[in-house]
Amino acid sequence: MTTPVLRVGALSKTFGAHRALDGVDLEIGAGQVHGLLGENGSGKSTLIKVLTGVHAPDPGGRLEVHGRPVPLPLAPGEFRRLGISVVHQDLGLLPELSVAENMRVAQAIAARRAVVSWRAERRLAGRTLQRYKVDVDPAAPVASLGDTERALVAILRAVEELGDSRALLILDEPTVFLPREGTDLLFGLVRELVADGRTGVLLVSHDLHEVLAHTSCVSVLRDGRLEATVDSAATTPERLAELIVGPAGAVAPRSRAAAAGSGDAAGPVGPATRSPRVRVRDLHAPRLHGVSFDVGRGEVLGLTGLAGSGAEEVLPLLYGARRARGGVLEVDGGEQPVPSARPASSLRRGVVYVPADRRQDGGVLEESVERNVTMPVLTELGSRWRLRPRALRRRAEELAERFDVRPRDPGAVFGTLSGGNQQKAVLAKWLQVGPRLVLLAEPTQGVDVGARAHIFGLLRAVAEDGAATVLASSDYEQLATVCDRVLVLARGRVVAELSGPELDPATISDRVLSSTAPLPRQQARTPQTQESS
Ligand SMILES: Nc1ncnc2c1ncn2[C@@H]1O[C@H](COP(=O)(O)OP(=O)(O)OP(=O)(O)O)[C@@H](O)[C@H]1O
Repeated sequence: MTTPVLRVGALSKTFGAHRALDGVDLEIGAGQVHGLLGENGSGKSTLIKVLTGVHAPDPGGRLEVHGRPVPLPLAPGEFRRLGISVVHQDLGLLPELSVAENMRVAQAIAARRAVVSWRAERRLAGRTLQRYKVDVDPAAPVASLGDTERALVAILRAVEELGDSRALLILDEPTVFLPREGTDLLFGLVRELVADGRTGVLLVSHDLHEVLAHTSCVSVLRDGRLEATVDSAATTPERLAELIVGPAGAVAPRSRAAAAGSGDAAGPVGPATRSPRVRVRDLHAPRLHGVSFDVGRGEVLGLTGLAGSGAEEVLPLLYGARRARGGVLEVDGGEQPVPSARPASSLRRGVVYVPADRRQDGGVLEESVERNVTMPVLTELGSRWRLRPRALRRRAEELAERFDVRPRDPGAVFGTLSGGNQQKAVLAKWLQVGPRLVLLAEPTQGVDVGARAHIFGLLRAVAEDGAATVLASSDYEQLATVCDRVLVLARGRVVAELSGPELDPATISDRVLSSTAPLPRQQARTPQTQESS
């Protein structure tokens, strides 16, 4: 057998009393795409942080790169010299710099030359783009690129950083912001990369189908321990789900129809024939051209579309986090022009918004979980002049329990929570206020398979309490599982409405992919959804 590009042995990492990694042994072969799965908080990011020198592991851990032992902890930046590089979910590109500058800046700095020849650097970047058949202009500013092109550039920048020692490229949930076709391009690039037979890829993801489709083997972490490493071709999503959450809690990904049949908590919220609680009329913004829809009491309405369709714009506009040009939002009969919406006035009207980017918009990283989750109810649980610390702590504990936020320590600093647990805490923060209209963007992005089902159950409970919910997502399976109706947007307009038997992931995907083709006007209109241009 060939020497693995990377091997770790007996790797542990303890934070205070908590063991985030517990004696992990892992091998990644040359030419291999190796999946890494695990529940939120199971230790995946901690492993990456040890491999990139952010965290010093506990004594006794071993690391080998291309068969050579490397002493731990790694010095700052040493991982790059070893031929390890990482693409994080947020991609870490500088939008105001060009593609070439982004791709070559690390090498330019490392070369310690007094003057950097950007012309030469651009040529090198262009060569790499060409070699991997990525059709992007090296001189273009990253800000001008679409999501898929940005992800491809981020991967190629990481490839440049691998240098000659080329060992391991770590992809940490790189596809969560990508449409389907972008994901295919990305994995095409990954296959090209490992075809050199000298590089391995570690792919971290919560998408079991994606992992099985694009890896040769998968390792699963549970509570910091390596649960198993399995051959991707010989396993199923159900088996992986079981390895991730354990046999008792396993929830295989399933469609809405299947869930409805079984009465599963992840099933549909209810029939779509409800009196409208919310009306949106003629919403206009630079990329939206007259979007209108109703949402019933207890209804979950999905919004989806390709990147740039406008589906991702609707929620922040309705909430007032971004400025609309026109439109009216009616909640329980009370009308408000959308351009005058502001977050504070939205909250007073019972409108809450859970954004997709929880790190940027969802919570205060330096504050405790308790501070974060009790923010919207400070006055309710105290008085104007006096906070009631015990009531706040009790509320935070209740929310952590109900929303399964781990660790169950309200005093924990929000930024130290794993990504998925941050997401659950942000949901807890907003869903506790008894909202009338819930605006949710990608609510299960970055959460594990068990937590995903748990969140679906919570959404159902909120809907059963009578809230109207609008869920913007590009996760078709999620839309099919949770929504009563789904609207497809293209070029800033609603072009289709799906309900009943059409609510399955394949049909939604078809409609979204065909949405770029011009539609006859009648087809673009639906009984409950009108558009005006
Ligand atoms: N700096 C830190 N201080 C204290 N605890 C931490 C710190 N970083 C991580 N942890 C804890 O270590 C555990 C593992 O977290 P980690 O971020 O590695 O999980 P993960 O598998 O990446 O989860 P996710 O899928 O949600 O991103 C969690 O319980 C987390 O709260």
